[in-house]
Amino acid sequence: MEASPPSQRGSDAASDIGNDVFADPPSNNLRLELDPSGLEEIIEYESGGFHPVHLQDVLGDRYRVIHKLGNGGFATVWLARDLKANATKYAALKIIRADASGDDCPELLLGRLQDSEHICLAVDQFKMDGPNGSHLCFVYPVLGPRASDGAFHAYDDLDEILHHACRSVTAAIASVHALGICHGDLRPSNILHPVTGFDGLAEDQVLAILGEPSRNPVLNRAGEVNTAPTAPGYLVYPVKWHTVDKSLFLKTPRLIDFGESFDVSSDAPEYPGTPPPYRSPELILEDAAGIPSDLWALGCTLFEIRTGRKLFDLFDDEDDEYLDAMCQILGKLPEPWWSTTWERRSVAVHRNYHPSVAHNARSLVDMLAPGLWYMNRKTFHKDIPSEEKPVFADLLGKLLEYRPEKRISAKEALEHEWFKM
Ligand SMILES: Nc1ncnc2c1ncn2[C@@H]1O[C@H](COP(=O)(O)OP(=O)(O)OP(=O)(O)O)[C@@H](O)[C@H]1O
Repeated sequence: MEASPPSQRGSDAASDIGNDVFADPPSNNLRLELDPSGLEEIIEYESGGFHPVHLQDVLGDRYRVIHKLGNGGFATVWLARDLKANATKYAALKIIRADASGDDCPELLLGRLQDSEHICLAVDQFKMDGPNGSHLCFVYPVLGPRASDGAFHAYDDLDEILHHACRSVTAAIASVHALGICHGDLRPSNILHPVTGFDGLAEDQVLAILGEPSRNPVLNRAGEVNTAPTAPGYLVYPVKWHTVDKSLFLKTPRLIDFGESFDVSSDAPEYPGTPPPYRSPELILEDAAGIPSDLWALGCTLFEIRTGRKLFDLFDDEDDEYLDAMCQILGKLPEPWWSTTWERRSVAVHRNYHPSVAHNARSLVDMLAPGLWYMNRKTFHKDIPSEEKPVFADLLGKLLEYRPEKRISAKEALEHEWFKM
């Protein structure tokens, strides 16, 4: 799920200080002492928001929290030891915000999916009451780095690994579609490689592998560590997977985050949460989420896994720039979209002259020309074989058809020649 604007519901700091026009934006009067990068927003710890968690808390009478795995707009995710398992076992605990924990929580749709090596299904769930409300908690297998993080870049068979990852994602989305479910938020950050080897280890051994969790103190207005029950005394930085032994990661990634999913026979969400680089034209222009918009996102996702780069990588991440970038690479939009977007399509400004950027690209083959680049930490580059480029571009083009009804299904995509190379 993409972060929604729940912080707008925060207690109003302006009312604390009268009619001061320079009042702070809505706030719960808390702040972080250290760098907030990679952490959930502190404003989300209030009634209806996140459940405050501290390391070593035991949740659901069963799960002891030992590290943080991540956070999103709707949940925080924790590594926990299952205290009731016969042997030492670990799980990922996804704690949903209180105001998203109703019976209509999309994550509950997971019950309809079959167990599969491509999809990460909850193994247990429970409800938990806390100072900010009642929270749904889903218990998942523990997964590791994102499929586009370059975890396997040093491997000789990297091309095959990426091919295999693309096949797994396509198979995952095909099985979701076969049940009449639209995922609604398909993108590389929701595709994770499983991590193995923790079960049977003591907690300190697991932490020796992952690194001790780092804390960022939560301070109140007086600059003291927060003790109010609605927020924790510190936030925890998530595990840094790039520091972990890569031999623990499995090569078949799994699809996560069904928080934007919906049954296609019912109404699609009013505000689909897919972020701009993965939004299909009908999603941008008509808010029309559905299986075809998943297929568009699949095209963008396969490109990103195979190349380490975003297909549409825009400076401002705005729909108008995105529409322009789309037209440059995929050609003119069909009518009426071409005429109705004439004025709003703003020309994307490329400020980056790095060799990983396909300047003046006018086709998907052009976009593949710079090859594979990972740049999040150490720069890594590898060419994509020239015989592969037109075949891959053909598959992408079939998923990135402007007209939703012309896109090939995920099942058909699996039969494409690129998956046989
Ligand atoms: N089973 C898991 N194992 C390990 N890490 C996980 C697992 N599930 C989620 N995470 C981590 O937690 C992050 C947030 O999870 P998720 O995307 O499911 O939550 P969300 O609130 O719906 O997020 P978003 O708003 O980003 O869509 C993920 O990006 C990932 O890094």
